[in-house]
Amino acid sequence: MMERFLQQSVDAEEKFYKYEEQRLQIEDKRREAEHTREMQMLQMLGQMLNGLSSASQMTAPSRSSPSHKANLRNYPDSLHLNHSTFSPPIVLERPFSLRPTRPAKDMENIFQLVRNVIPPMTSKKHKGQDGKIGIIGGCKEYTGAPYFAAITALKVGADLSQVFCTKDAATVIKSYSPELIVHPVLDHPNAVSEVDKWLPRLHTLVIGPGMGREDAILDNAKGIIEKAKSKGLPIVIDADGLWLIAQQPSIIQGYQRAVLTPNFMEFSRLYEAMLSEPVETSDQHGSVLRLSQAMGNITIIQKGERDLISDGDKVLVCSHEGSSRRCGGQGDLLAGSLGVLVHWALLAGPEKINAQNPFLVAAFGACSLTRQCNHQAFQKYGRSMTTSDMISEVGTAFNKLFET
Ligand SMILES: NC(=O)C1=CN([C@@H]2O[C@H](COP(=O)(O)OP(=O)(O)OC[C@H]3O[C@@H](n4cnc5c(N)ncnc54)[C@H](OP(=O)(O)O)[C@@H]3O)[C@@H](O)[C@H]2O)[C@@H](O)CC1
Ligand SMILES: Nc1ncnc2c1ncn2[C@@H]1O[C@H](COP(=O)(O)OP(=O)(O)OP(=O)(O)O)[C@@H](O)[C@H]1O
Repeated sequence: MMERFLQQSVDAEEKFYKYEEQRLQIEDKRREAEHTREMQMLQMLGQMLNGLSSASQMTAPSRSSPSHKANLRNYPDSLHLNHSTFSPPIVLERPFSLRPTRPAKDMENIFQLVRNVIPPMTSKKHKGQDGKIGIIGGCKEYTGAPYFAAITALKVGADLSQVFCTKDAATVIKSYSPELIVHPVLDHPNAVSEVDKWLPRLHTLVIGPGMGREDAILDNAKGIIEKAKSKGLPIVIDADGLWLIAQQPSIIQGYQRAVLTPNFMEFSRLYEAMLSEPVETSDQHGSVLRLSQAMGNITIIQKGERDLISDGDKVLVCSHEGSSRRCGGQGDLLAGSLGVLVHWALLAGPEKINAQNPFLVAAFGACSLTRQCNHQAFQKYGRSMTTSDMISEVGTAFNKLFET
């Protein structure tokens, strides 16, 4: 009797997944057709505008070329951001140039793009579809940072969050939360292959929170980045991951599926390593733009009083209201939320984000969310606010910004 029941359950489950696969194939085809239609319209629009204006820089988008179709991880076109072949439609670029002089409307435009990439919640989905995020970090000294990043990823809406840390840190991190999957492998002699086994099951890697700066661990992180790059995995690099990049920029230079999230100190280190001169503090926009270009158009978020985001082409400014409270761990919250939003922005495809750079859209979403959490928590706790208080606000902050 029990066996029959179990068999029936297995059959039902198989049927469900078969049905789900067919449904997803149909949905893929529909999106593909929609995308092609939109690209044709954009091309027509570009031609019309070219006819109307003598401005030679108004080029029609070239993103529908077949080379963009072959992608590494079954994301839509937006994954392949080779700036040498990608000429974004300047007509659509304006709403992205967030400068202090044109705030409100532009802000709304980019918020709308973030809203567009949020995946719908339906009963047809299975665990994992809304995001599986890996955090590389956590050592004896720093167990809070990887926890903050990993739990934020879950609270933003990822289904699974896995931490790859040193042996010392693992039990401590597990004891903070039963929601996290924790692998004590980062100081293992075979750390790179231990993590590599999991990479095909992850959507984004966040590298650095609480990782520490021991040579052996940094070597392992380097090996993990190489593996992730070879699989086309999106990578967010923060904290000690940025220390590593400042020593050896070539590890990530030119990999446009990465986002770097430096604070002021980390930015200065990277800038000096890449441009061999101190940061020009009177020209922050120019500095972030130049660093991104020097890194091969990788998206960079320079965190601070205003978060500056650049892919070497554009500079976005996120000055959403936060607070003057600067407790440690806010950057970890940003990195965890960014891990999820990057995956969603890539998954959504170019039509949902007006063919703009998905990494910019994700970065703007994560910065706004971090600042909104800060603002809400500060309203409640004032000076005693901590990053844990901000994490408790993720759900309501997310709804307020993106789902109302
Ligand atoms: N609970 C945990 O487990 C947490 C663990 N964390 C983990 O700690 C690790 C090291 O990260 P980190 O940020 O302390 O290192 P780094 O960037 O070298 O800064 C060193 C010094 O630079 C300065 N400084 C910093 N920002 C500045 C600014 N905006 N403007 C100006 N100066 C600035 C400041 O110097 P000070 O003012 O103290 O002289 C600061 O002390 C890393 O793994 C991280 O993930 C954190 O995530 C927090 C929560
Ligand atoms: N001066 C500031 N005014 C307002 N908000 C700020 C300021 N500095 C930082 N923030 C906010 O805090 C976020 C994290 O930036 P921060 O410089 O604290 O990162 P971090 O040092 O890497 O953090 P962590 O403590 O996690 O290592 C920024 O994205 C921004 O939202």
